[in-house]
Amino acid sequence: MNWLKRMPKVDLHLHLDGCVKPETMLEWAAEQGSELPANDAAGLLPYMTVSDDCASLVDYLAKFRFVLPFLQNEQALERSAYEAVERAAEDNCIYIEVRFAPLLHTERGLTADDALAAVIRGLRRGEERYEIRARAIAICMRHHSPKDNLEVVRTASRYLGRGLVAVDLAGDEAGFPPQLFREVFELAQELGIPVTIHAGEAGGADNVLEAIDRLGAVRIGHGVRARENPAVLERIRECGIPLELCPTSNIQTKAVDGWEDYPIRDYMRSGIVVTINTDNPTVSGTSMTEECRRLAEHLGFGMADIVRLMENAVEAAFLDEAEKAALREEFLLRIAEIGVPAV
Ligand SMILES: O=c1[nH]cnc2c1ncn2[C@@H]1O[C@H](CO)[C@@H](O)[C@H]1O
Ligand SMILES: [Zn+2]
Repeated sequence: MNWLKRMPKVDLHLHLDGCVKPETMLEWAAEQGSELPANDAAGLLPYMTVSDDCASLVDYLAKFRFVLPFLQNEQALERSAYEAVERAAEDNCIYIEVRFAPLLHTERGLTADDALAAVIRGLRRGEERYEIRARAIAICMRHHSPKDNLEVVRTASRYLGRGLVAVDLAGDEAGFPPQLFREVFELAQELGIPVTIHAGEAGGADNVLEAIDRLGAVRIGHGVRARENPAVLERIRECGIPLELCPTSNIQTKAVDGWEDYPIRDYMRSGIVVTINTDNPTVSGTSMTEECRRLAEHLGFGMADIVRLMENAVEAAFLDEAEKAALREEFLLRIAEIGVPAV
């Protein structure tokens, strides 16, 4: 399965605070003189990664509380963005979109603008060092007020085309339905910022429909529960809206029952554009290679299937046409180098 590691990959759904390395946490704690529950990376990992008994999305989201106190200054944000790029490049990703919620990083005086600027600096530094492109997505959190989220969208608009490519909505989907965010994403649409929305993960198919019809989503994060309504699936197919599937994360949050139950094959067969992604490499204990390997192991995905998923991701990237053409060309070059045919 060495070809999986060498395959050029694209991760469109990757949370910054979900991929902090335990080694980095140890360094930050030492610098700040703060206590951690373990003194080495292996000991720390269980505090950062969900276990098999994770019961729900809310349970999964609780893991983020452990890292967020350390992501409250520009250096930490810049470094974690750089390391996200580094980690992806070492896994042979050629393009990533790194998402984070600026307002989760303003507990100690940073503004949303400072946070976004720091993350984009880190991504740029990673791009200079490695053969990879990296862009940012700003997240509005479901538990934040409309006023705060409008501010996130305004801040994002200042960085559109300057490192940022889209806005998103994340957090507790079951507790905060998408209807609450119409005004926020109306502004995003007015400002011309592409929108992706986490929907159909801890909520049903109606949330996916609302995300597309009212929030202006042109991509959907997860969407695994869209299958609960065939009419919604048909809508996704007809609009060509790519789904950012994150199989391991979806199994952990109990959005699906397990690999046997994972709808990716059905979606692909019915003509829906699907991509696979990591969501949170540290929290979910995964990587792009690992997601591909698990699809091969559990669902019999072969080389052509994986190439198709990556080609879908290249086409679904929030890049302008010239940048996308360059990415496409690079993808083809890289698969030719390792002797994998295009599909
Ligand atoms: O799969 C997910 N669904 C919903 N929210 C998520 C998911 N993964 C992470 N976050 C939320 O997004 C915030 C910013 O990155 C994280 O702190 C976490 O609360
Ligand atoms: Zn996510």
